[in-house]
Amino acid sequence: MRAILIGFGNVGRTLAKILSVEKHRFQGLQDLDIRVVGIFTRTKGCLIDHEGVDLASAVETVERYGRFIPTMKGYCDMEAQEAAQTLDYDVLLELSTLSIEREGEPALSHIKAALRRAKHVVSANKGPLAFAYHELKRLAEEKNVRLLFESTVMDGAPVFNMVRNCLKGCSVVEIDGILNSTTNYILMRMEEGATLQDAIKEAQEKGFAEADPSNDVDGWDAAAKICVLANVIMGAQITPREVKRKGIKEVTPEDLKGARQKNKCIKLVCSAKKRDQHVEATVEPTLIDKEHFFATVRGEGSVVRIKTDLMGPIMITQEAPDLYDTAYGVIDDLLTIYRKTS
Ligand SMILES: NC(=O)C1=CN([C@@H]2O[C@H](COP(=O)(O)OP(=O)(O)OC[C@H]3O[C@@H](n4cnc5c(N)ncnc54)[C@H](OP(=O)(O)O)[C@@H]3O)[C@@H](O)[C@H]2O)C=CC1
Ligand SMILES: N[C@@H](CC=O)C(=O)O
Repeated sequence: MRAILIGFGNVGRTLAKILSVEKHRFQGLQDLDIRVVGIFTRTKGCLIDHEGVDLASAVETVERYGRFIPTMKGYCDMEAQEAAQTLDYDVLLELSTLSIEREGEPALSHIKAALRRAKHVVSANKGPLAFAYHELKRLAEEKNVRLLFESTVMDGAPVFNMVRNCLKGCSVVEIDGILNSTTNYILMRMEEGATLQDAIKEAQEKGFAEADPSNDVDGWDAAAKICVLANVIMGAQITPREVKRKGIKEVTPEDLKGARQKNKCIKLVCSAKKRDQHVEATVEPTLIDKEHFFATVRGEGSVVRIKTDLMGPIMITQEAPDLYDTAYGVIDDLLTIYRKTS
């Protein structure tokens, strides 16, 4: 299977390491035969090699020089959009930056270009799914290709896979959870005495903050995730702009201390509920009892609770995820396509 990678940041490089130098460590990946024929970035250059880009060297070079260098095999200058429209490949991996202001663009156009050419798509980028899921789904169905995006919400934890494969007879009526690692981590570190700015810096160093961390702090990443969930598993038609959203900027150390004195804590909770014919979604800092399960989700952990008409509620939780979990979500989708499973 020939793949092109759009984006070679934290997620792209971790994926590349797993598929190259670290592959021998993972028994379940031994049959996965993926040839990456192109890697595209915004400012670090791009590599095209129809025989397969040397992934180990691509990672090492970016980590050493901060970009690809002209002496590398396949070094070139091509925009991701042109690559999606013209290169020979089987699956496009969309791993570029979340964009709210541009409503998922340019990643949305990369995905549309691939689907129109009947190429499979795997996206870790939630923007295009949050803003245009139904259009993309129709396009994928028309072209008889897969559009998969497990890592858009809770990295590799099986949220979409679980609903698709295990809740076939159920209608989802409500979802809630803690879906943004960065803000959950910041709130924990502020409780421990760190400043907002120091906690953001730590989240950036750990690799889970967005390229623009205000997308985390202001609740946009969480809003995008609740939209992807609501649109995909509840059949909603909402975008992040319609989510009633409040970030954590106004949460003070005093608020956190006051909550603790009442045996509570503050979490950025996302929810989506069916109301007659539509779905209402919110993201807001919420006071939670220490006995509530959500209060036990510490640091960069996440949780989602899914209520259905017939079965449930079901909770999926993720403890201390890292970039391997996100890369795993992409790999799981690749395996679904590669092995032609559901
Ligand atoms: N990090 C995480 O824990 C998780 C991330 N995600 C999502 O995965 C995606 C990638 O995240 P992450 O790797 O951390 O992000 P980074 O900011 O580390 O990397 C983003 C990459 O996308 C590239 N890029 C941006 N715009 C374009 C463009 N127009 N054309 C080509 N390349 C482009 C950047 O290039 P350049 O460096 O040149 O700017 C960079 O290589 C994001 O959408 C994020 O929301 C999902 C789950 C978890
Ligand atoms: N910035 C996001 C990364 C994953 O989507 C987060 O903090 O959860």
